[in-house]
Order: sequence, then structure tokens, then C-alpha cells
Amino acid sequence: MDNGGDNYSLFETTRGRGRNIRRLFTISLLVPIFFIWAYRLAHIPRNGEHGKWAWLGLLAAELWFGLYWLFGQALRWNPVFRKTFNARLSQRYENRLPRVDIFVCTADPDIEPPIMVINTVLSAMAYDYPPEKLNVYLSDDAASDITFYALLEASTFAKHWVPFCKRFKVEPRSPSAYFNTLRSPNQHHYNHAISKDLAAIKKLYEDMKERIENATKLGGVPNEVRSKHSGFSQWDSYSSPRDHLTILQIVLHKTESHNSKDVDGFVLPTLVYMAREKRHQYHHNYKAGALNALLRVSSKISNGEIILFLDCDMYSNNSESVRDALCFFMDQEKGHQIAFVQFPQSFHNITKNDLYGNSFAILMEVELHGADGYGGPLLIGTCCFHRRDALCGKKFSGENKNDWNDENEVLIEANLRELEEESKTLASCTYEENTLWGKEMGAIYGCLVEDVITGLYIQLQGWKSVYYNPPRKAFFGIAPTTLLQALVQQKRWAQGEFQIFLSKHSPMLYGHGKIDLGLQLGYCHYNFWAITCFPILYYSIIPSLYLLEGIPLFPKMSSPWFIPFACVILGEGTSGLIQALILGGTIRAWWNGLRMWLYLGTSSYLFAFIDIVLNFIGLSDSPFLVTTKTTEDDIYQRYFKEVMEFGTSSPFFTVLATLALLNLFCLFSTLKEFLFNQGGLALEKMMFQVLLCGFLVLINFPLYQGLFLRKDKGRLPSSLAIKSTALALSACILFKTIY
Ligand SMILES: O=c1ccn([C@@H]2O[C@H](COP(=O)(O)OP(=O)(O)O[C@H]3O[C@H](CO)[C@@H](O)[C@H](O)[C@H]3O)[C@@H](O)[C@H]2O)c(=O)[nH]1
Ligand SMILES: [Mn+2]
Repeated sequence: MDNGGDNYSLFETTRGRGRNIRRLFTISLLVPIFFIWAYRLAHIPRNGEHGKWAWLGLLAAELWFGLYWLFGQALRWNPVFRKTFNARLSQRYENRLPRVDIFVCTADPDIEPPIMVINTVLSAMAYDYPPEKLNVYLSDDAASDITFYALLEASTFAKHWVPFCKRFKVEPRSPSAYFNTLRSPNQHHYNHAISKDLAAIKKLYEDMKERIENATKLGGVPNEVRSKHSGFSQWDSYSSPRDHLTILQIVLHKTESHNSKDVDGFVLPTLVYMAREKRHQYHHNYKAGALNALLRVSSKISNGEIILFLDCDMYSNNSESVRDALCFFMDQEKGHQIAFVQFPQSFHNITKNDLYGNSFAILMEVELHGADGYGGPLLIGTCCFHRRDALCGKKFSGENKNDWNDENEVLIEANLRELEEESKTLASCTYEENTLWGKEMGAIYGCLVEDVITGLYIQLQGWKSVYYNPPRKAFFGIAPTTLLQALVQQKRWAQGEFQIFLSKHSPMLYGHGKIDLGLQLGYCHYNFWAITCFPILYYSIIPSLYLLEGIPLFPKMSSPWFIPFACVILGEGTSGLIQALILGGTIRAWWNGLRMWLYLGTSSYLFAFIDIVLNFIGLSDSPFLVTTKTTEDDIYQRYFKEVMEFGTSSPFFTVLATLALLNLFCLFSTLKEFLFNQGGLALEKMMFQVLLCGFLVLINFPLYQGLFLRKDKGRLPSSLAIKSTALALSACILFKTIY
């Protein structure tokens, strides 16, 4: 019940339930971890004995696993949960709400279809928020005239769509997502009044979609359309996506009253298209560069105090989110410390058993709440509201006042065309030369996870951040639908995270005293993804190879030293499983998650590490590879059947297949030995290794299928099957001969 008194907070924070059980578990698992380390140290083979180097390697791996596990525990130690009070916000501030700028980024019309992009834009335009205070910017790093055309279409459609949403309180407000919900059988709650308008708006949408898709098919905007809007003339001097002037168009603006009102006569949010200038000789810094250009351009046009970042696939699923975010920023007691409010990323195309672990359930439902407990959830790039000041490099000081009087309102005196021309210079290639942009202002450059490093930089300036995970999901995006996409995406992240560790903002090296110790450890959990490839690779190769020689590297089952190993594996295994089930997952989803952990560890993280080294010695530069957001029909069908998608050759697959086959060969050869030669005694001595190898074989089952059993287009190519078989066999033979 809301008492509405002025001293009541706009949000509430509660400690996570069950956190003491979690802590008890953490502490009790420390004991067997220490015993494992003690076992390794106490039993190092003497010189000349078999397996000394293998042993030392395992010691290093287990030390690292233990330490790395502790970083992860830091993120589980002190989770908090937030709740907002929107009614209090409107009661107190409805007439003083701040201006909000929404930045949508897109980079490639072929893999980010314009119709998807404008669905995101439309969902943002339809937020339940005073439209004269809402401004939506689309940054197009491809400078595609089709995307521009789609945005023009969207601006016309918005005149019907926004009033429709408001009249019928429609959710979600991405048209495509909304029409999809109507198809689901349990959607009965819409009444008769809506059905006529619904049919009409749906028709408008379908027609618009067809026009946009036709333009895409034709590979260009039809001439008769081109001639209707002067904005297209900006493409006259355009030569390629990487070589053109700034293109900037204010599509809707409240000063142009004839054009910018909806069909009910209410003003629409400001809508701006921007493709910053690109030249080959200037590094464009990927998304970070786009965001900084948007920051400057928007400061000229609307200068919203609050900014929302959205990737072009992340539509708003909840029209209340802007108000939710403001409950944090505008809270009288704590609001002034808060630099950004991060919402979870959710995905609307996750399958039942989440084959590629794409839902990131642990990150979204556990770890970010844990980081929030230390006042510092990470910035994850999209679905995040910012305080403009903090984003633009302002340091936090206790005296920051938190008043929201429209003092910095941009007064548009000149006409819009002049405003456009002035804004264009802010998005030019040379504008940032000798400035602090990308270093101490705006999104930080030089890192493949520009989001995380930017959030970290803001936190190091003394600001706090907040994680808000509302009951109704605030945003939905598209998760990768093939294994390779998922691996490539996470290679980028692992590489970027390690760049943070090496940077001058390294939480481990320089975070002390600036951010909470728990948060420092938490950042390490991500920063060290890449180097975790070594212990994972080691564990999935060496014990299996030593099976071939019958050399034990673990305690035998009857030994008391076996107990700590069993405790750790069973403890982590079951707690992971229970966690997954609590979060609404399935047992198979947990198993799939385990497999992805292995695949990421042995391929994405390895390639991330290799690229880090190559970058370091100046041999290569890793670009930001944009994730594909479209899927061909047959791939989509396999995705929904949860059949693992390979389909092409890739070094990622070679590594995975070779490892899977190596373990298969080791297991076969060992079982053969035991059955025909030695018998049970030796088996007992080698039990741990047999189980480990057996586990690896079991979890790799989809890979063997892809190599040898499947016939569809998603299988692994036979050339790759031959190559990886040869590699795995030679590794086994080589090992046997040198031993
Ligand atoms: O040169 C570029 C490259 C990308 N993008 C945009 O950046 C967004 C994210 O790109 P995507 O390929 O979807 O990357 P993801 O790995 O899915 O994105 C996650 O990871 C990125 C950092 O690696 C963050 O920027 C994102 O916000 C976060 O969702 C998309 O809207 C792109 O259009 C640009 O605007 N310019
Ligand atoms: Mn994405």
C-alpha cells in the first residue's frame, strides 16, 4: 500500500532469500578444495617417477579452478533485489519528469533486418511517457538507405501505432512482437472494441513490412520513394559504408507540428536518424564510436538527462520501464549516487532446453544481483538507462544535487535544417581528435566489451549502479541460433574482458579502494574467462592421455583422498542443477549448459587468448563481429528441434571435434585393455580418469552425431571429420611413442 508521503523511497531493496544457505555451502566447499590442493602438494611424484609434469600441471589447474571458483562465489555472496514504486513517482514528479533520449544502434542491414530495427524503434516511441520528453535516435553504422527508408516508414506508422498502444494499453509495444502474442492460444483478453482497430493497424503494419522487404529484395529504395523525401539526397556523395559524410535527419520533431503529430493530434517523440561520418583512415571504434557520436548529437537536439541504450534487436516488452528506471534516479535519498540502471537482457527465441546456454540465466538471475549487492552491477551494453552526466565523464561528488528542473532544456531557435547541419559536425571523423572522448568521456574505446569497461570506468569515478529485474521482462532480444555464432560472440566477450584486465582500469590491479572488494573479485570472474581455457583444456586432455599408459593422476576410489574430489564434483554438480531448476530450467538445460561451458572453455576462450597475444605483439587486430540476427529456414527448424548446428568448417569445430575424438579413443582403448588384459584391479586405480573421460565422451555425444551419424545440412563436413580424426589419432600415437 502506498502512503504517498514524501519521505517514502521510490524503490526498495531486499536481501536475497536463502543467502545464508548459499554462504554455508560456499564455506563448506572450501574444505574439500583445500584438501585437493593438499593432496596434490603432498603427492608430487619424485624425479624419475611417472607423471611428474602431468601432476604439476594438474596442481596448477586445480589451484586456478579453486581461485576462479572463489571469484564466482563473490558474486553469490550478497545478492539484492529491487522493487520500484511507480505510483509515487508520478504523484510527486509527473510534471517534472526528465527528458529521456533513447539510442538504438544498428550496423548491418543484411544481418540486422531494417524491419526488426524499426520494431525496436517503435516499441521505444510507444513508452508510457510524455512524448514531448521522449527522443529516439537511430545510429546506423552501415549508413544504409534502406534502413533510413524503413525509419521514414516507421515514423508514418507511428502516427497510428502510438495512439493505438495508448488507447488499448497494449503490451508489448513492438508491433511484430505484439501481433505474435495474438497468435498464441491463451490470448483471449482483448475485447470487441479493439478488434476493428486491430485489424486496421495490422493491415498498415503488413503493408509497411512488405514495402520495406521489397526494397531490401530490390537492393535499394525505389526512385519514386526517393524523390519524395529530400533526406535521400544525402546519399548522393556516399561511396561505401566505410566511406561517407555524416548523414543526419530529424525525422520527427515537435516544432514541426504539421508532420510530427499522431492521428489523435498528440505530438510524437522526436525521431532522429544518424549515420556518423566514416573514412578508411579513421578508426571508427565500432559501437562505442557510434554511442559517442550519438551522445554529442543528442546533446544538441534534445539533451535528455537520462539515456537508454538499446541494441537494434532489443525491443521494449514493458511500457513502464522508463518510469521504473526513474524511480532509482529520482529517489531523494539514494538517487543522486546512481549512474546507471541495468535491466536484464532476455531473449524471445530461447528453446526449452536452451541448447547453447544462451539465456545466460546464471548471469541474469544470480550474478548481476550479486554485483548489485556491492553497488556495482556491470554494464552489459543494452537495456540500460544512464545519467547523461556520469556517462559523459563527470566524477561523482557527494554534493551532486538531484534536482530535475528542466534547466538544460535545448531551445530550438534555428530551424531544424540548420540544427541538422550543426549536429552533423559533431558526428564527423575528426571531431574527437585531441579530446577525451573514448578515454574519459562517453563509451571507452579500445575494448571489445565497450559496455563493461565503460560501466567500470563510471564506477571507478565513484558512481553506483543498480540492477533492476522486474517481474514482467523489460526487454527482449534475439539470441544466436547456431553453435558457431554463440562461440564467436563469446570469444569476443572473453577477449574484451581480458583487455579490461590489461587496461589501466583493471579492477584487480587498480580497483582497490575505488570499488568494493567483492566487486573487484566479481569482475575478475569475467576478466579471466580467456585464461581459464588452459586448466579446462588441460583437464580434458592430459588425464585421458595418461589412461593410455595406465598412469594414475588421481587418488584411487578406496583412498580417503578420493573424498574431497567427490565432494567438490558432487557439490558443484548438484548445486548447479538445483540452481538451474529453481530458475525454471530443465535437467537437460543444465546438461547443455555444462557442455557449453566446456565448449567455450576449450574453443572461444582459447581463440580469445590467442588473439590477445597476437594483438599484443601487433600481428592482428580483432574487429567487432556483429552477431547475425536472422536465421535461414532449415537452420531455424533444427534450432527449434534442439539439434546442434555445425554446417561449416571452422577452427572452433576442429578443436572441439579433435578433443571429443581424443577422449573417445582414450576411453575405447582403456576399456579394451581392462576387458581383455588386466581386469578390475587396475580399473580401481584409474577410476577417476575413466569417469572423467567417460563424462567427456557422454557430453560430446551431439558432436559425434554431427561428425558421423547425421545426414542433414547442419552436420560437420566430412573433411573436418577426417582432419580431426587424424589429429586426435596422432596425438594418441605420439603420446604412446614418446612415453
Ligand atoms: O560497429 C558496430 C558494431 C556493432 N554495433 C551494434 O552493437 C550492438 C550489439 O552488437 P551484437 O552483434 O548484437 O553483439 P552482442 O554480442 O549480441 O552484444 C552484446 O555485447 C556487446 C559487446 O561485445 C554489447 O555492445 C552489446 O550491447 C551486448 O548486447 C548491435 O545493435 C549492433 O548493431 C554498432 O552499432 N556498430
Ligand atoms: Mn546482440
